[in-house]
Amino acid sequence: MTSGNPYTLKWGIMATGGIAETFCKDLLCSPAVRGADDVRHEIVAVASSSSSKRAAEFLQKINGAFDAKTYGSYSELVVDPNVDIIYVATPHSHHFQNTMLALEAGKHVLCEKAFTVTAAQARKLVETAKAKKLFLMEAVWTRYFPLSIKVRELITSGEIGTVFRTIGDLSINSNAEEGSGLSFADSHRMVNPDLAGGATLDLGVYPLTWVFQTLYHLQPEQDKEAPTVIASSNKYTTGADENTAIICSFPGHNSIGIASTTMRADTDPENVVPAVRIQGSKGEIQVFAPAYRPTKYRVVKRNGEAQTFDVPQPADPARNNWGHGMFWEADECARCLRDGKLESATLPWKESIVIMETMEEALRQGGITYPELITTDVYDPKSPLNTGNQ
Ligand SMILES: NC(=O)C1=CN([C@@H]2O[C@H](COP(=O)(O)OP(=O)(O)OC[C@H]3O[C@@H](n4cnc5c(N)ncnc54)[C@H](OP(=O)(O)O)[C@@H]3O)[C@@H](O)[C@H]2O)C=CC1
Ligand SMILES: O=C1OC[C@@H](O)[C@H](O)[C@H]1O
Repeated sequence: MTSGNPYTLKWGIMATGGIAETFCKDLLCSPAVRGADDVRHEIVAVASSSSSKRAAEFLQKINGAFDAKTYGSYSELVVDPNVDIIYVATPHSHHFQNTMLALEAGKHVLCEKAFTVTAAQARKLVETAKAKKLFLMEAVWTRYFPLSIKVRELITSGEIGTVFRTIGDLSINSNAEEGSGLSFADSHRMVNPDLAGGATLDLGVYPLTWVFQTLYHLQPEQDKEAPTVIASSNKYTTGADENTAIICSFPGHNSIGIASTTMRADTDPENVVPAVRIQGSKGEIQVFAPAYRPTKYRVVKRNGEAQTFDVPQPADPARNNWGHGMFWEADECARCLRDGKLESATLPWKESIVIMETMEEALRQGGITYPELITTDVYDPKSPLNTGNQ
């Protein structure tokens, strides 16, 4: 918090789909509503790979500034001199090429999850950001919630003793009303291998986030230990994974993480069973669904004493009571840039890479493969993933 002028971060939005809309509406919420007076956000440009008309319609939909620029290509957006940072909101398949496009143009980047399709792509993005002295962050918004920060503090302060195990699930019952298929069209990004579809990359990254932020992130820097991974998947008819279970062992720390995801069942249709359990020698912390946007946790002591805590998301009355929780990660970007940091300490580059390595290994064991166009780690500014000509 500060009483001086807030630091203003000027955003360029790459893509106009569902999450871009949600994120932008959060950017436009007043920071005061969440008690932030040190940073603020402006959306100065929006690009759609389909047309500038679509970008203009998007700007209207989010009730953005009338003078924001609207572009019909991603390549125009990344050279806009007024833009500080690009928010990459395309499907996972596109993240590597689109983020490279922005970094090569000298822009800082916040890239949606899953960071990339392969670990090599993640490493290349990090190398590029480092070489060009640019800020880069994977948009795992959940990590920046006050609830996540509190859970990490409780672990660090020894509230539940030594943590031995974290179990997390993010599952969404997406069965079609009729037949044995899922409700997504085969072309939808959730199940389409050409768009890096599948449960692991889209949903599994969240239970893994809980495994990592409780078991890996809090390990002391000098003995950070990446997990050994055992995983199994079932394939959907498209070839993408419809469910996956991942066991992450940290033998040097005597801890184990279990992350699961399926598109065939809900984590808990009644939301009475926790989505995440962080278990220690003196008790456990339970986090309630959905694992990506939790607003309730419970601390249960070994003697059975328990307390539940509600952590509602702030909403902006001046923006139709909007507030989704993505503004916390945007604030992190602003603070890092203000303070001259290239990476966020809450989700350092190395950790994003280890998470990508974990998912890559899980997918390998599950026999899930993706096409060369989206797995290559050779940057091509003219890739159809950058030009929109696929
Ligand atoms: N953090 C979170 O809570 C969430 C994150 N996500 C992540 O955000 C990303 C986008 O998801 P979402 O917004 O739901 O997806 P959408 O399908 O709604 O939007 C994706 C956008 O990407 C652009 N795009 C470019 N090429 C393609 C292509 N070949 N096929 C489809 N879209 C293309 C399009 O915008 P245009 O035409 O303007 O270029 C499109 O609108 C994913 O990586 C996903 O994992 C998604 C949901 C929630
Ligand atoms: O990030 C996400 O969180 C919510 C899910 O419904 C969505 O599929 C996923 O992309």
